[in-house]
Amino acid sequence: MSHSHNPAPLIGHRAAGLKGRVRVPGDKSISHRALIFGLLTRGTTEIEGLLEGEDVLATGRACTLLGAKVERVGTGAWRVAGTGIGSLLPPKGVLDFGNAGTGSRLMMGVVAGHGITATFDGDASLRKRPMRRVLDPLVKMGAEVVEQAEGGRLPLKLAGASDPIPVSYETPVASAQVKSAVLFAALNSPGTTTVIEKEATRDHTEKMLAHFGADIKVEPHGQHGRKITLKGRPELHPNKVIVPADPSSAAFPLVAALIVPGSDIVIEGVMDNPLRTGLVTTLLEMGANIEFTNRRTEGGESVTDLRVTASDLRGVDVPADRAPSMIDEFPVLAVAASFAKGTTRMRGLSELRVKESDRLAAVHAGLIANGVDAQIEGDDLIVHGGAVRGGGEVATHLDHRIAMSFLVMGLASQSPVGVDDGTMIATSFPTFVPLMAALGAEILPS
Ligand SMILES: O=C(O)C1=C[C@@H](OP(=O)(O)O)[C@@H](O)[C@H](O)C1
Ligand SMILES: C=C(OP(=O)(O)O)C(=O)O
Repeated sequence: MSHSHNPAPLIGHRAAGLKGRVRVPGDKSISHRALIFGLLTRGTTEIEGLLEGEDVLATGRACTLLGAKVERVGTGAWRVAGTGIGSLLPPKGVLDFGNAGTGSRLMMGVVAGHGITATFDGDASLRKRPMRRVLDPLVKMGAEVVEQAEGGRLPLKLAGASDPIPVSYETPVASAQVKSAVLFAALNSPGTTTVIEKEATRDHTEKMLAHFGADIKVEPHGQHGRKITLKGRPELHPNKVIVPADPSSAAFPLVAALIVPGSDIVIEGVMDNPLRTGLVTTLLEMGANIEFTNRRTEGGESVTDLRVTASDLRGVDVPADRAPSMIDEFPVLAVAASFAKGTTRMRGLSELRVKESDRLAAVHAGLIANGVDAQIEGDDLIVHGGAVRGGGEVATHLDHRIAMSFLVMGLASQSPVGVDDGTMIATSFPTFVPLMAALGAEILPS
C-alpha cells in the first residue's frame, strides 16, 4: 500500500515558564491491546480513554476486517463486539498498519494462531522494520509466511495455523512486541505455551490476559527476566478496559517543563508501571524536581500526578539494563541531556536502530544540527550538555518521537528548532501541539 502525505514542517520557539495542568492521551500500548482483546472476546468489550491516534485507529480497522464490530461511542469511548478466539473471519482486504510496529506485530500473532490468511502492510517506515523477530516464533507454532518483501519485511502474507503448536520460546531481543505476538498466537493453541525473556519488558499483555480471565502465570527468571506460562483456548470474558495516560507521551511536557526556566506544571494520571518508568528514574538521578502526588489505581495500573518544576540537570550514566523500561524515551532524554551540566552516557541502545527511524542516527544528527556536542560509540549515545544553540532543522524520517523531542528542544534553546515534518505526531499524540500551547509553548507551522 503506498502512503504519501504532505509534510508539515513545524518550529518550536523559546518559551517563558510553562504553567498549567494537563492530561496526556491514553497509553498507546494498552490501546492497541484493548482493541485486540475486544476482537478475541465473544461479547462486548467497553474501552474508556482509548488513544485515538493513527496507530491505534489502524489496529481498530484491522479488527473490523477480522470480524469485530468496532464502534466509537464518545471521546475515547469505544465498544468492540468480538468474534472470540478461534472464530476470526478471513479478512477481505489488506491489513494496513500505517506507521505502527506494535499493531502489525501483535496482529501477526493473532493471525498466526488462526486458520486464516492475511496480508500485512504499512507505510515507508514500517516497510523498513524487521519482522523476522516475530515471524520466527510464529513459524515454529505452525504459521507460514506465504509472501514477503526482502529480509522478512512488509508487505507480507501470513497463513495462520488452525491448531497452533504450543512452544517454549526464549525471546532473542528484549521486545514486548515479540513476547505479545507469541502469547496472542498461543491463545488459540490446544496446549500450554511458555515465553521466557531475559530482560523484563512492558507487561500489559500479561496483565490484560489475566483481566480477561485467561490462565496465565508470570514468574521471575534469572536476574532481570520473566517466565510467562499461558494455557491455550481459554474462554475470555468481556471486561471493561480503562486506559491510563501514556507515560511515553507525558515525557514531552515533562522534559519541556524541566528545561524551560520558570516552569511549574502538573501532568495528571500518568501510568507508573515500573516497566515504563526508566525515564523518570533517570531524570530524578539528573536532579529533576518531580513530585508524585495522588498515586492511585486506574484500570489495573498504578497512576500518579506529576508536578514538574524547572530544574538544573546534571549528566548521568544510564545503564543498559534500564533501556527496556524507557525504550521510546531516549530521544527526549537526549534533549534533556543537552541542557544538563556535564556528560550523559546512554548505554545499550541497539534497539533504537529499528524503530520508526534509526533513532540513534536521527537523534545524533538532530543534536549536531543544533550545536550540541554528541557522539555515538558502539550502541551508546554520549551527550555533552550545556547551553543549546538551536537553530537547526531536524530530519524526522517519519518518526513522531523525533519530531516531538526536537520541538521540545526549541522551547529552551537560544534559537528556535524546526522539524521537517510534524504529521507523524498524530500516530501517538494527536493533541501534542494544542496541549503544549495550553502550557504556554509556541509550536507553529514554519
Ligand atoms: O509492546 C508494545 O506496545 C511496545 C513495545 C516496544 O517495542 P519493542 O517490542 O520492539 O521493544 C515499544 O518500542 C513500542 O512503542 C510499544
Ligand atoms: C516504537 C514505537 O512504536 P511502534 O513500534 O509501535 O511503531 C514508538 O511509539 O516509539
